[in-house]
Amino acid sequence: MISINYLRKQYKDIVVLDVEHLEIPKKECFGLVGNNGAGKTTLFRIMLDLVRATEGQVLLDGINVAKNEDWKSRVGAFLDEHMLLSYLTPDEYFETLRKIYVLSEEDLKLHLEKFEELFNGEIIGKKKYIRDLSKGNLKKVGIAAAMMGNPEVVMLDEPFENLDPSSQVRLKKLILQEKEISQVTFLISSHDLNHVTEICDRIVLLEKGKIIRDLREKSEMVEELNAYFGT
Ligand SMILES: Nc1ncnc2c1ncn2[C@@H]1O[C@H](COP(=O)(O)OP(=O)(O)OP(=O)(O)O)[C@@H](O)[C@H]1O
Repeated sequence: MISINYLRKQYKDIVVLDVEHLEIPKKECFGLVGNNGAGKTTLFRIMLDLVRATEGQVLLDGINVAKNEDWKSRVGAFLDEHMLLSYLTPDEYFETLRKIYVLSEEDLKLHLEKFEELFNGEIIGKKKYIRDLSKGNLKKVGIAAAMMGNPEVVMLDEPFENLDPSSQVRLKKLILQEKEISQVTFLISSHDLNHVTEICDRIVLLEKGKIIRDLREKSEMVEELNAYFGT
């Protein structure tokens, strides 16, 4: 379970995140939505200890992520391309991660097989550097990397952005499958209201850093979000 308590992030005198309390139980598919600048990425970055909060804490099963490293092997994330090693090919990158996560070659093969449909013959064995991949293919590499090593929690920032329509459908299927089989807790930020309401059990809406809705019913999610965004 992830617990967030009195979390505040301030840049100079501007408060960009102000979350009093948020609990994300295990196995939940948690969606995070909000307009540009609402604080979604900031929240994910603080949860991954990439940015330090001004006040408050994020606990993963009681572990304060800013004070202890033990959570790191249990969390996978892809926020942006800076998280990749762009001078490697995808094959080299996955092989590097395989060694870091101490997986067998067979484990890696099985993992990548799950992504075969999503990769659509464009990623593996192509000898193209990650830095030369299209934005969509780069995202696919990042998502596959985030799910490596059997993480309990996977955080994805805008996973559907830049994916072609068939890839978006394939990714949704993959997330739902993974959620069922591996019981992963997914945290997904997205501007795509249709996708996020379809796959998430719960959606939190951020406005100027504050949680203004916490939606759990599908019909309520669709209605409230369409009303809020005017879609
Ligand atoms: N290093 C920084 N210095 C100053 N302000 C920052 C910094 N990083 C983020 N911010 C501000 O924090 C606010 C929240 O940004 P964040 O990227 O978390 O929003 P977001 O909800 O992810 O937006 P988007 O949908 O556009 O990706 C924005 O106003 C942004 O300008």
